[in-house]
Amino acid sequence: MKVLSAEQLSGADKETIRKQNITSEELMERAATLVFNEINQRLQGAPIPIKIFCGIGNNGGDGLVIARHLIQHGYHVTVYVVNYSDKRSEDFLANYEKLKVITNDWPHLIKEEDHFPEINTGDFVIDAMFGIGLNRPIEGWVAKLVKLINNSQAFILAVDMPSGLFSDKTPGKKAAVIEANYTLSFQSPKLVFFLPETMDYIGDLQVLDIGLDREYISKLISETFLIGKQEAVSLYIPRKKNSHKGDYGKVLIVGGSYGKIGSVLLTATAALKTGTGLCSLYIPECGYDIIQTGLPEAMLMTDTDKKMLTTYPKDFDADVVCFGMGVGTDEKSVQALKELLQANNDPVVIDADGLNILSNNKEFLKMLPKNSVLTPHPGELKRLIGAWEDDFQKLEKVKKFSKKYNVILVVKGAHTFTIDREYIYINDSGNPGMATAGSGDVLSGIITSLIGQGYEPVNAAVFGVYLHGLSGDITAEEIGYESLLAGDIARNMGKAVKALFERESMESK
Ligand SMILES: NC(=O)C1=CN([C@@H]2O[C@H](COP(=O)(O)OP(=O)(O)OC[C@H]3O[C@@H](n4cnc5c(N)ncnc54)[C@H](O)[C@@H]3O)[C@@H](O)[C@H]2O)[C@@H](O)CC1
Ligand SMILES: [K+]
Repeated sequence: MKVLSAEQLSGADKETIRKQNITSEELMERAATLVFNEINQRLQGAPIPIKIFCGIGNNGGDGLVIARHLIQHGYHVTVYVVNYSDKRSEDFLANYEKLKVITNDWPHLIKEEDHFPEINTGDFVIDAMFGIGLNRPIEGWVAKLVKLINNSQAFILAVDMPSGLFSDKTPGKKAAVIEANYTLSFQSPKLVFFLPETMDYIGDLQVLDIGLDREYISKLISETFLIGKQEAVSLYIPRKKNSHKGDYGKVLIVGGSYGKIGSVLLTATAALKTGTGLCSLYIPECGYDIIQTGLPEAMLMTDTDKKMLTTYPKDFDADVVCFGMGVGTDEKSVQALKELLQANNDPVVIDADGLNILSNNKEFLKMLPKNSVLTPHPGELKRLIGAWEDDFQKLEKVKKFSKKYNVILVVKGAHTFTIDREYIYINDSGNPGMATAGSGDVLSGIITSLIGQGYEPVNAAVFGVYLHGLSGDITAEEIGYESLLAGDIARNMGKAVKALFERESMESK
C-alpha cells in the first residue's frame, strides 16, 4: 500500500471531487460516516458518554458529521468546539448548521481553560481537533486541553491522525500530542504512524478506504510503501515441480566466536527453514560439534583458529554469503571480512559485528558489492551513519548512505524499514515478543536464503522481513510474547509461508 504525503492526499481529494462530481462536503460526509460506522459497530448502542472534541477546520468538520450520526442513533454525545481561531472552514460551518437542526444540545465552545469539561475514565473521547492540516505545534490552552485528555484515562479515538502530529515532521519530545488508543485514518496511512518517535501516539491503526479516485492514486508516484500480507504475497516466487536442491541456492554463513556459536546456528537454521537448498557454514573450530549436532542438514568448514574467525574461504563457490553474527571485532576477524569483500562481487548480507567492523573500517564500505543487504539495529545504525536529530533526518541519512554505497539497509525496529536508495518499505508484521536475543540472526538467515533462491536483494529484504514478522506473530499466537525464542521464529517459517496463502489470514493483516 502506498504511504501518501499530505500534498498527495489533498490532490487526490480534489481530483475525486472533480471526477465523481461531488462537493467537498459530500466527501467529508462519506469519510466521517465510515468512522461513525466503525464506532457504531463496536459500541453497538452502548450508553457510554461520548465526548467529541472538534477543531474548526475539516478535521473538526469530520467530528461534527460523526456527532450528528451518533446523536441520530441515540448515543449519549457531547460536542465541544475547540475554538482556537475564528477561521472556520466552509465544510465545518455547513455541518455545524446541520447539527443544530437535529439537536437542541448545541456544541459547547471552548475558548479558554475555564471552559474545559471534566473527562472521566469511562468516557469515549473522539479527537477531531487537527488532522493533516496542522502546520505548527499546538500551543497555549489547546495544548493544556490535549494534556487533560491524555491524562483522563478515557478511551481516545483519533480521526485521521492524533491531533498534534504532523505528516512530515516529528513534533518534538515536549509537544502536545493526543495519545490515541485507536486511530481511524483516511485512505492512506501516514509515515509518522510507523516511526519510533511517533508510533506510540497512534494506538491501533485502521485505514478507511474513503473512495478517493483509484486511477489518480495508482498513478501517484510514491517512494514509501507499507508492506502487509497482500504486498508480501506478490513477492513470493513459487517452487517449480521440476527442480533440485541446486535451484534453491548455495548459501555460505560466516560467523561465530567462542561463546557465540549459537548465533550462526540460528542463522543457518533460519536459512534452511526458509528453503535454502545447500547451507554451508564457515566458523571457528570450537563450533564444530555444536553445529554438526544442532543442525545435521548443514555443511561445515572451520577456521584454523579455535575461537575466532581469522580468514575467509576464498575458493568456496557460494551463491550468496552472509557475514557477521557472533564474530566479534578482533583485528583478525576484521581481516576475514576484508578477504570476503575482496573475493565477492555478488551481493552479500552483513549483520551484527560485521556491521560494527564496517563502522570501524569505513574504507570497507566502498568494497561492498552492489545491492548488498545491511541489517542494523538502532545502535549499529548509529555507528554506521552517525547520530540523527529525529526520525525524519535519520531516514534522509539512511537514503543518502544507501545511494552512496549502492546498498540496501534493513533498519530494524518495531516497524522495520527497508531502504533501497530513495524507496522506503515499512513492514507491518511482527510483535514485541520478537525483541529477543537472536531474532536478528534469524532475520539474516531468512534474507540470505531468499537471495540464494533467486529473489532480487531488495525483494529478499522486504519479503524476508515480512515473513520473519509473520512467523513471530504465529509463534506469539501459540505461546505468547514472553517465551518466544528466536529459534521458534526460524522453526515456524514453514507455517509463515503457508499462512501467506490462507484465506482468513489474508484478511487479518
Ligand atoms: N481526503 C481528505 O484529505 C479528506 C480530509 N478530511 C479531513 O480534513 C482534514 C484536514 O483538514 P484541514 O486542512 O482543514 O486542516 P485541519 O482540520 O487538520 O486543521 C485545521 C486548520 O487549523 C490551522 N492550524 C494549523 N495548525 C494550527 C495550530 N497549531 N493552531 C491553530 N491553528 C492551526 C490550519 O490553518 C488548518 O487549516 C483531514 O485530516 C481530514 O480529517 C475529510 O473531511 C475527508 C476527506
Ligand atoms: K484528529
